[in-house]
Amino acid sequence: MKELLTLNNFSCGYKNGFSINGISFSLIEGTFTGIIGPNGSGKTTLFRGISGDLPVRSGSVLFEDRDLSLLTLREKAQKIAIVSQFTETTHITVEEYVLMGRMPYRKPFQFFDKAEDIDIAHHYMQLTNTYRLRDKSMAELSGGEQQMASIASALCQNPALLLLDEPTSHLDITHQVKFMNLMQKLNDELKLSVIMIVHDLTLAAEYCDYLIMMKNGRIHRKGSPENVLTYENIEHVYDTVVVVKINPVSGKPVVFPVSERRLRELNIP
Ligand SMILES: Nc1ncnc2c1ncn2[C@@H]1O[C@H](COP(=O)(O)OP(=O)(O)OP(=O)(O)O)[C@@H](O)[C@H]1O
Repeated sequence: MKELLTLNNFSCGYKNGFSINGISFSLIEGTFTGIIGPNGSGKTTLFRGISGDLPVRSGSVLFEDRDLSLLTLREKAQKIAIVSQFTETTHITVEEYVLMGRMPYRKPFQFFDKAEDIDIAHHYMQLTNTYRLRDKSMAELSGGEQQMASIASALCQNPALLLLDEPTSHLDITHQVKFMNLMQKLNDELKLSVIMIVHDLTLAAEYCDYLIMMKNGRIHRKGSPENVLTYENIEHVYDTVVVVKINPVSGKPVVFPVSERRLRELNIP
């Protein structure tokens, strides 16, 4: 099995501000990885470091054994697709927006979409249930629909690695599960590697093979959901009392919050 992405003692950050430091991990092709950690712990900063949006301060990011900073923009866009949190206000149609994902494959002076590009865009729109919205303006869609359209556009890049920044934040439980099942399907069938920032620890445990738990700009723990999502780790990183049980069907950890009132009633400090 091939190593897809390797970070060695990587650091990056903002001018005179927050930085992430000493980040090291290695992902095998086809891994479904979750990045977890409290607000402000550096998850998005890590994504911006991996994508090359923030310059490397020290260490390295290797993609298929090549220094990522040496790849051209076009090469990078054919390897890595990023879906960030956003509220799209552009007035282009969903179909036009999704087709923009084919840009890295356009030839110089190619002004029209090829039939092959349109077929690929329709395929991913159908998979993400956005085909029915194809003639609508992006600005008219709900937050969840926009998220699905941006995933369709990212998939059109035909990437080896998909970076998703809280993709389920606008989705209800049905759509969260549908979305995670779709990612799992793409991961199984296309061997698409996924790195996803997830706030819902139970969802992360259920779907991810590997978890990276951030605290104050550093990795606190990394490994399987069973090893990372212990109540000790969660309480330490999130400073919140939780109960962790095992899902009787999947065998994965499930994280339950406990209210302060209940803790007082039980005399738990
Ligand atoms: N453009 C920026 N310039 C300076 N500081 C920033 C910038 N963006 C984020 N930060 C700071 O970096 C820190 C880490 O932010 P980051 O977005 O990486 O956290 P996060 O773990 O993704 O948080 P959340 O779960 O709330 O999305 C925060 O303290 C934030 O204020």
